[in-house]
Amino acid sequence: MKSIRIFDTTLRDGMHAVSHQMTPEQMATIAARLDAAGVDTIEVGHGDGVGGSSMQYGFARATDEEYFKAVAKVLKKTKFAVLLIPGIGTVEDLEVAMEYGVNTVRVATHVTEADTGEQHIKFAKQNGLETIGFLMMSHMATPEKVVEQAKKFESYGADRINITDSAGAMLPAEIKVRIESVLDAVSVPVGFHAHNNLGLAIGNTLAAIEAGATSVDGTIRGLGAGAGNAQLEVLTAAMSKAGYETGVDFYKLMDLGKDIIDNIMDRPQIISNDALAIGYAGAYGSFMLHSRRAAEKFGVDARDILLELGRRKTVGGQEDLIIDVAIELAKKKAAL
Ligand SMILES: CC[C@H](O)CC(=O)C(=O)O
Ligand SMILES: [Mn+2]
Repeated sequence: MKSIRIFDTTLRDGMHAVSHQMTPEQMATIAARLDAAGVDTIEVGHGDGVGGSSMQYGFARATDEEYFKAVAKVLKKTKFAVLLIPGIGTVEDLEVAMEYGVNTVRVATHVTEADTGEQHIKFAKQNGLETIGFLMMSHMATPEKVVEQAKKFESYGADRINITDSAGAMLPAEIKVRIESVLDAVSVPVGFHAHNNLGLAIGNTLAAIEAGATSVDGTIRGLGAGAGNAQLEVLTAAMSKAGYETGVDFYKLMDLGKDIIDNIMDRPQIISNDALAIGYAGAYGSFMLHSRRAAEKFGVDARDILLELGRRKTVGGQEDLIIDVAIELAKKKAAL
């Protein structure tokens, strides 16, 4: 049986879906149950990673340190990870995380900008952390470009490369070619992170595994940016049927969904019209709630904002453009 490593990102990507408002106590409860269910690694913190709590990305309910402290107390076997987007998070933020026992970092860059992660990867490696290069918005680059960027991560010392479908915009064949091409070119393992904007998160994740990915991400109830991530209890059940070993008790994941996650969700994690617009346009998953708010404020359709953001090939960190686009659309509407 092929063994696949599970990364749960409920306590990081899931934060986008609740406007980063989980409490440290909720995080501790969820982390303890993920640990008891046998999840290999959990990623914790603001949706935009360490240092993300800000006016631009949304203030979290608590500080990074408060979340790390709460989660560190309950973990027994599960590895403790953070996401670091260079420019949002810094090496200093990572040092703080390490004080609380964080032992894995995923350094996340736009798919064409792996070089912005060089110092962070080197720092993490020098300090004994497992270090993963996480290529966001992988649909925006050709397989050749993805390979070039993955090789850069590997040259800085990354232990693993993650292909990330941030916008939930890719079809299974697009995932497969990227993963196979990267695996042909690097000697480190490859993982995959899905979003469900086109309803393909589980299928795409299975396609990624078939293409050779040995780690996959998911969240309980699919809680995450846009239409959410691959729903972990569903994914692990499907993986079990497909003959993959995850080490996870998916009954325990289902119970966690029913007992805790259902009660903290702001809204059902469905493929809403706005989420579908993200997948269709290839816009950034975490732009959804920001676009909804801007649409309401300026009296325009959030889907139009998201389609325009996709057309402009906007990337994470350009949240301020959402307002610009909303104002432009409102002006055009007024001129009609
Ligand atoms: C804003 C960071 C983003 O949520 C990272 C991630 O999970 C993705 O690109 O899908
Ligand atoms: Mn994500």
